[in-house]
Amino acid sequence: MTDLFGGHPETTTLSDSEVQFLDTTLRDGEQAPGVSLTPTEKAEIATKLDSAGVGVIEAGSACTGAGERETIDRVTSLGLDATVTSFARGVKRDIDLALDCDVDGVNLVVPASDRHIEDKVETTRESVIETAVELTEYATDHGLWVEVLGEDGSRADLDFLERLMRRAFEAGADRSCYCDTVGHATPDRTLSVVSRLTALGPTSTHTHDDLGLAVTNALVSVAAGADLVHATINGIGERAGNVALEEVAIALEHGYDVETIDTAALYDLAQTVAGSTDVPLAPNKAVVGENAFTHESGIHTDGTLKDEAMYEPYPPALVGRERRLVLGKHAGRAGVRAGLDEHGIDVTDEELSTIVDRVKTIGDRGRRVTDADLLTIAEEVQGRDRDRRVELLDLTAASGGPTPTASARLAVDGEERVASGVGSGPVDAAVSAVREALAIDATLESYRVDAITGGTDALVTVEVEVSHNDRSVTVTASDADITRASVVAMVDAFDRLLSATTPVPLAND
Ligand SMILES: CC(=O)SCCNC(=O)CCNC(=O)[C@H](O)C(C)(C)COP(=O)(O)OP(=O)(O)OC[C@H]1O[C@@H](n2cnc3c(N)ncnc32)[C@H](O)[C@@H]1OP(=O)(O)O
Ligand SMILES: CC(C)C(=O)C(=O)O
Repeated sequence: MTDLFGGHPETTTLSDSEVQFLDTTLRDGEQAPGVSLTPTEKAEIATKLDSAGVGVIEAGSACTGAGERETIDRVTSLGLDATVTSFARGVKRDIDLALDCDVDGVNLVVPASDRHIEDKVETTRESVIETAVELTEYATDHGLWVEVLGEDGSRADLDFLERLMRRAFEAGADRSCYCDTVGHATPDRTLSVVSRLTALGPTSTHTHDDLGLAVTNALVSVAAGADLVHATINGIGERAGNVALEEVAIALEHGYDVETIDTAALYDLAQTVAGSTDVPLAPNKAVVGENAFTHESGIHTDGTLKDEAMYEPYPPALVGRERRLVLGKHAGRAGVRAGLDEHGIDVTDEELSTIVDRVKTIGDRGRRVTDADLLTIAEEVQGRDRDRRVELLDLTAASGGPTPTASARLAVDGEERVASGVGSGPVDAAVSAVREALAIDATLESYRVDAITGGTDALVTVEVEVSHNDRSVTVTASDADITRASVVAMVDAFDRLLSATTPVPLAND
């Protein structure tokens, strides 16, 4: 790879950089509207960040309140290798509250632009410098690692910002941080500001994505000598978010051979954070989005089957993922044949052409083509009857009481089985009932719900992916009742996964 920034008078060679992350998912990430993490959720995320090799974890803002301090306490009591810090305003009490949580360090934030100094904190440049010096000395005297952040630094007067950080270093600060608080900086502005700061001492960079430039500005900062990148998992954070840790990590590793963390941990981290925050991942999100390693169009699928690297910048395993080939409107013969091969189905060239046409017809209706669709088409085209082994006869689910319960009546190889289950909701209870009736050692890999029409009577489509031994199938089912759609899809998936001869055990067999 060429080094984009190498040779520019204000840059170091990016590929020689040593870079670490400060993860702020638990602080700035949690500032995304509606997000609030419990102590257990913060502890789980922090533990995963630590084992992936993140150097500094900003666990929260101790000044926020008692609940937040409990979450920070949980993280500091984990005994992680990472340095665990708390955000603190330029206020002594904020540092005392952080000390109460037993953190290793503070991210001491003082206003840097005149807008923040005069109109928000209502003070003066000189007083900001005095406060930064006094509180840096106070925090270091209490044994804390101190990073001084100039909020809105990208809109600050550069001479003032430089003077502020020089005084902070003289007072004992461990590092300064360049803050593009409103994500407004261009890469050239970032380069000139960060270069001035790195000349003073160790410098971090904190970029936001309001202009879609967060990753670029983080990379430019590193090229200008910054060695600690503030980032959040999935890029969650204020407004358009912070720079996404996974994007910077992979850009550095793939583009410049700069290793930061164990990138294979990224997908699991992304799922954990999406699950705890309820901020879903866009399918086309770089690195961790569902489609990042999924290929549908025929030309891409054919190319990928010939050479896995044909349409991917790096192997999915590098970020803890697997490649998926799916079928739809844009499918071609190679992809359809590969899909059939996976289920051990041989077809003639002529049958394949008919199957491809039928796949495209489903795709034209705007639908994903599942494994169950493909298998049904192949059965019809080849004139084979499918002997169903499992059928849903009846389903009841109740969710009004304290424990949602359900019972399912199934026909298994012509014999009736009735089982009941409990769960966190009616769908969970109904799926437990089915699992009780068919104790197949299968894993629910994914579960998706789409409302097809608006309104409370909407028809919903449930798509499940279930795997058993080395096979997996995707199946969809639509119904106005989400519980019924879920169970029909699950039963169909189990039926597809059972070989003709395997006995179907009961859970208590
Ligand atoms: C860019 C960022 O991400 S900044 C971090 C944002 N994080 C947070 O806001 C954490 C959650 N915040 C909170 O829980 C509350 O805002 C608290 C507890 C911190 C403060 O609550 P309140 O005392 O009610 O103040 P309020 O939220 O209304 O206003 C913020 C105060 O902090 C002051 N402040 C803001 N930044 C700084 C700073 N860097 N240094 C010192 N004071 C600051 C403001 O001037 C204002 O003070 P004022 O009340 O004297 O005018
Ligand atoms: C407080 C600082 C680091 C911040 O979150 C920002 O500038 O966006």
